[in-house]
Amino acid sequence: MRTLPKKIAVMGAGSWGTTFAKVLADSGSEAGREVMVWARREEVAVEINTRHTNSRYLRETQLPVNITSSSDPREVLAGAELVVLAVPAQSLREQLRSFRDAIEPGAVLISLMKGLERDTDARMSEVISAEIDIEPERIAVLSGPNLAMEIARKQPTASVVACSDIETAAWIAALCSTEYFRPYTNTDLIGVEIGGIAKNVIALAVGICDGMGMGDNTKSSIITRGLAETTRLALALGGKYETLSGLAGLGDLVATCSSSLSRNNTAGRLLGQGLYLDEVNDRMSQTAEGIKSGRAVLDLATRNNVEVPITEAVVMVLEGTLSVENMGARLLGRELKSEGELQ
Ligand SMILES: NC(=O)c1ccc[n+]([C@@H]2O[C@H](COP(=O)([O-])OP(=O)(O)OC[C@H]3O[C@@H](n4cnc5c(N)ncnc54)[C@H](O)[C@@H]3O)[C@@H](O)[C@H]2O)c1
Ligand SMILES: O=P(O)(O)OC[C@H](O)CO
Repeated sequence: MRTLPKKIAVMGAGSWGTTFAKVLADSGSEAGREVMVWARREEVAVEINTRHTNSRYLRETQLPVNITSSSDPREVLAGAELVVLAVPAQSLREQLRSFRDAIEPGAVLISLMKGLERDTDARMSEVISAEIDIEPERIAVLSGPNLAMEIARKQPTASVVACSDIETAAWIAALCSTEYFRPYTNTDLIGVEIGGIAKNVIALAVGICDGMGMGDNTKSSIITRGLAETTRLALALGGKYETLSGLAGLGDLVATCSSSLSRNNTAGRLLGQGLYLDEVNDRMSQTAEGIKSGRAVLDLATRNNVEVPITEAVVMVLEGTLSVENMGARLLGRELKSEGELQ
């Protein structure tokens, strides 16, 4: 069993990176733990170190004293036994190439990201194992109903740490357990990752319904059938049914689809109100992974002969081949089938 680390590196100073750094710092404050955050921009590192910031988000997060920051990845990674990856999914591969020489031998890497890489359709854990010389037991994933702002405000939240090695998952869970954050362990990396990726696309669909003024029946139908197609995809890839009915599946889907804090839900709402994708992207200051990952989810499902009609409709809207007005007719006009069919 690993001992508790003195230093943890968090690579990415966006909403979730800084908030999860706070969780780790709060969890390890009595043990004298140092949490160091890598910020891509030097001015963000300075804002974190001085706590002088115009960012409402960073002010609300109230970073504990044992968090520091640097824009130099070598400084951040030196001596860190746990490396937390919290950059946009499409940038992970490139970032790992700039980090890898500085990652300590034996360090455990955990992905906080909920995206699929475009063109390769790779999950983040697959990108990590392709880019870093690392055993599967040192790759983990964190996912669940984890809207960063709520956690920054210390509102009670549960989550899932997944790793093929249950002891490593338990080690990480112990490192991020606080009075407001409760991590469960799981060995089903595939199910946990697919739940987190697919729910962003389903949240776009629910947001579209919201933007078009649809009611709760419509949104509940999308959420439930969205879970059905996510479960089909996860099972086809080797994930477990129970994972998708847990926090990283149903839990995250419900949180993301029902919250105005969700960037994916917000982006969908803007599409439903009639904005073009370019206009939506211009309005989003943070990462809405579903916009970039939707096509990859659809391609992955198609290659595995899995039907994902809601994802397909969202991708068509994103790519401009289906209007939001015609989305409902397309989904409701499909051949009737039994609810219990998983394939
Ligand atoms: N915010 C949340 O509530 C939340 C919760 C759970 C999971 N996540 C996931 O965590 C990941 C990160 O999300 P976030 O909310 O922290 O995003 P964000 O947009 O707030 O921040 C992303 C960070 O990555 C940095 N970055 C590094 N390389 C980059 C590049 N090439 N292009 C753009 N930015 C780059 C940015 O500077 C920024 O600090 C996403 O996959 C998201 O789905 C977010
Ligand atoms: O803001 P979103 O849509 O990226 O969702 C944030 C988290 O993934 C919710 O669990």
